[in-house]
Amino acid sequence: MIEIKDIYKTFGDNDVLKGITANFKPGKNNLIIGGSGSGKTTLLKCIVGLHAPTKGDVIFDGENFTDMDFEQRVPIRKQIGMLFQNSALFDSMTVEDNIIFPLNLFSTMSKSEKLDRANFCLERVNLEGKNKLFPSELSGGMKKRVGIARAISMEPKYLFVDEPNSGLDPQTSIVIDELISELTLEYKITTVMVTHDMNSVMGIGDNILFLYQGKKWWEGSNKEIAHTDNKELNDFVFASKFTQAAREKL
Ligand SMILES: Nc1ncnc2c1ncn2[C@@H]1O[C@H](COP(=O)(O)OP(=O)(O)OP(=O)(O)O)[C@@H](O)[C@H]1O
Repeated sequence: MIEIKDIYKTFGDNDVLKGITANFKPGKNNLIIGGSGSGKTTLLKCIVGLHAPTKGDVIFDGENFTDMDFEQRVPIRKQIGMLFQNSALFDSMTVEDNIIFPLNLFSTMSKSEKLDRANFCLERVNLEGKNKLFPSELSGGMKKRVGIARAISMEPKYLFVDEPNSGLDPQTSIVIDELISELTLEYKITTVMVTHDMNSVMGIGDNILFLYQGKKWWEGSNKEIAHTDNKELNDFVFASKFTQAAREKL
């Protein structure tokens, strides 16, 4: 489990996060939602250590990550898989080399073990045989799947995903969501995902945090979100007439 306790983050005079406390559960899709600029990515970066919180603690399975120095964080870092915006693949590397990259950095595997692992991960995301292609030869959805293959290459215990659906059509988005969700369940990963996509919220949102005005404004499941009377959350989730009409039928 990942616990965050009273997280604050301030940039200059901009108080972005104002005391966020939550538990992210293993084997679950924990989603962070909220309006543009509400601090979702900032929170994700505070959790993985890309930002130092101004105040507060991040605890990975009982170990306080915030208190650790760079060296002490390494064992936890090795258990973190990340898929950040635009897949962040290395354009000059093949698909296979992109997936092997974290293994070169963090594992003691032999060359053939790394190749076996890359092939396993590629198969798992339905891209078997695409080893030698370069990112420029892939569609947006394929790039995301390579990003996912790379994120799971180290068999992570924790998976952080920032807007995996950006730039994808609705059907491909659902394929990506389902893949993340399946892997989360299958490997009991604690997945924390920032999303704008309401299909993701409704489809895979086991545990959803809604950020508003720098605070955790609401927390609940995809079943609960449909029936909440939280005004700001309703205004956010059911923003269009179409979604309002759909809600009436839920
Ligand atoms: N490195 C930084 N330096 C200064 N301000 C920052 C930095 N990163 C984020 N911010 C500010 O923090 C606020 C929240 O940004 P963040 O990217 O976390 O929001 P978000 O909810 O993820 O937005 P979006 O949905 O548009 O991606 C914004 O006002 C942004 O300008």
